[in-house]
Amino acid sequence: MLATWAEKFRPHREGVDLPPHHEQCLGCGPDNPHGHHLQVRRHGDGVVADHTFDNRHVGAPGIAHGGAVATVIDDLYGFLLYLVGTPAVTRQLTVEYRTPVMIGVPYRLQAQVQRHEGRKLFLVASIAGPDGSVVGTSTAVFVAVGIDHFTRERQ
Ligand SMILES: CCCCCCCCCCCC(=O)SCCNC(=O)CCNC(=O)[C@H](O)C(C)(C)COP(=O)(O)OP(=O)(O)OC[C@H]1O[C@@H](n2cnc3c(N)ncnc32)[C@H](O)[C@@H]1OP(=O)(O)O
Repeated sequence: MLATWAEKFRPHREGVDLPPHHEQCLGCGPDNPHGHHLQVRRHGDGVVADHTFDNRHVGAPGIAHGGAVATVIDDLYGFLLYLVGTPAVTRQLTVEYRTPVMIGVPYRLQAQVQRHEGRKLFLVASIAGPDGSVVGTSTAVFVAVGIDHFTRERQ
């Protein structure tokens, strides 16, 4: 899995779907039955995804669970790493929920790198409804790690 993940750090053409982090990834893995199956493409220096939350991810009736929205945004940030060219992990994630994200409504999510400072990546994202109105915004700090981060034994 790590070898195939490393292969994903290469130039990707504008508008073409980016490869999932891995098959079982909660955000984008095609083989995870509980996942969001997020499909992401490069858009300039950033990434974009069109996504509709379904009833597996409901919180209040008809409204996407806030944690599900955060999951999708966190995973979207993970696609920026292909463009930046380094593995990194989420150290801090903030989400501002401006208005409810509705089940069954197509949203457009966008993310980009705001700035790079040593090992730290400062990232921003937004989620907009079909009329273009922004329903949520996010910031994140990712910290670059070596591939050994994913193989190291921990308790
Ligand atoms: C098969 C593969 C699939 C891979 C599949 C990947 C899929 C992507 C999915 C989405 C992403 C995720 O869910 S990732 C999973 C969730 N996240 C995690 O599990 C991460 C858990 N945390 C950690 O492992 C660790 O805290 C690290 C690696 C992030 C950082 O630890 P560290 O290496 O000891 O670094 P540390 O010195 O503490 O901090 C590094 C620098 O960041 C700064 N820093 C720390 N916090 C902040 C902050 N809130 N705002 C600003 N800056 C901060 C510090 O001051 C420091 O600055 P300076 O002194 O350097 O200036």
